[in-house]
Amino acid sequence: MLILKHPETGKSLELNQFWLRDHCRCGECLNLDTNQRRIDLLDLPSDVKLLESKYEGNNFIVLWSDGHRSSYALDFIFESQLESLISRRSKSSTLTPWNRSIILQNERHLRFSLPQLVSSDDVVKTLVESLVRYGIIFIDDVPPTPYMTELALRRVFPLMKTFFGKMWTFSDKPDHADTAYTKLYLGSHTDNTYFCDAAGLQALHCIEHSGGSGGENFFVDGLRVVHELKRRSPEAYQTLCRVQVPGEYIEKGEHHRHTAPIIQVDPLTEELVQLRVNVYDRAVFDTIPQTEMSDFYASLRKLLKLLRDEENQWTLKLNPGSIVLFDNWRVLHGRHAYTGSRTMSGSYVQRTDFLSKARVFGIID
Ligand SMILES: C[N+](C)(C)CCCC[C@H](N)C(=O)O
Ligand SMILES: O=C(O)CCC(=O)C(=O)O
Repeated sequence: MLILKHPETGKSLELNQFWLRDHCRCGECLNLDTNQRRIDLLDLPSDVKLLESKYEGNNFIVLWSDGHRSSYALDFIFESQLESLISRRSKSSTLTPWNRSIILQNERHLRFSLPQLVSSDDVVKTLVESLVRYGIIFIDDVPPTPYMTELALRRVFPLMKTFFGKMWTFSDKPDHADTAYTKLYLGSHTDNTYFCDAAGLQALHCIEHSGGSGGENFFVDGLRVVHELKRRSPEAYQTLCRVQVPGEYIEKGEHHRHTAPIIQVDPLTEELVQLRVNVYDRAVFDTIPQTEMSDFYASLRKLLKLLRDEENQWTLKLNPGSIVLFDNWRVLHGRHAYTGSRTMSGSYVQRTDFLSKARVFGIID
């Protein structure tokens, strides 16, 4: 180990020498055009040692036993440690967990009009900021067609293709073996619990509803609900973080299944990463012994009760012209049963594309 002392802050740091050699940022070790490493680990001697070193301003200069010379920015070394990662990942300050009354007070931060979005990159950035903070935003003044819905969404994100299509348009026509394609009530859920990688975002645009009533949508902030569950029933929270629950989707030509816990948290910070709740798309539940079932069901019922709590549910009627775009790893959605003719258009966005955009804008780490 090597002890480094920051000449300005006086902070000291213990470093593994191989790690430091591996993190040389010079053009020979790192391809500065592609940001990729150039060196295969096995080509570095496993016992590589520092022969000489000195501080030069804010840099640390090293001569290595393999003959290589490195110059490191001290800030780079100090910021590349676990402690800094943990504090950067504690992104609580960029998130606002909400219930109905909180989101209603903040509704003005959630509305973006398509003409503004088209003419300003700053508006796109503000939209992504709100999406990160609240997990839900609206794009207004969109002509109610699938084509314009697609153009509006593609102004911000690339779209994700699934067996439902890239853009989808659905009504009560049974185009897929799914309750969404009926007029029935759908309780709060997240989509794609049966995919290895559930969609990161989901967009819905009601492009027509005539000759009937109902069909209101509701949204629940899973982040707030998970905090509440952890506070009220820590054991139930732990159970839902631990137990592997399989989700499944079967129709002609498709058979998707994925097994993971309902609540997934960052192992370093314990912050919520993904909520995966869909009581409809559960597969046969065979991942725990019968002796543990009663504890599991009691825990899941606690979560579902919080999700159904009126105070947590934000209900609204989506009207033609407004797209709702929400974080499918955080915010649950549902809809009331309806009558009449109702057509929804929308799309999914991959998680990685959502986060990439947020990073490019400097919103998240
Ligand atoms: C959104 N779209 C209408 C395409 C599909 C709806 C699928 C809902 C499904 N039960 C799931 O959880 O994924
Ligand atoms: O019909 C709706 O408004 C929403 C349907 C739904 O929950 C879904 O597509 O996952």
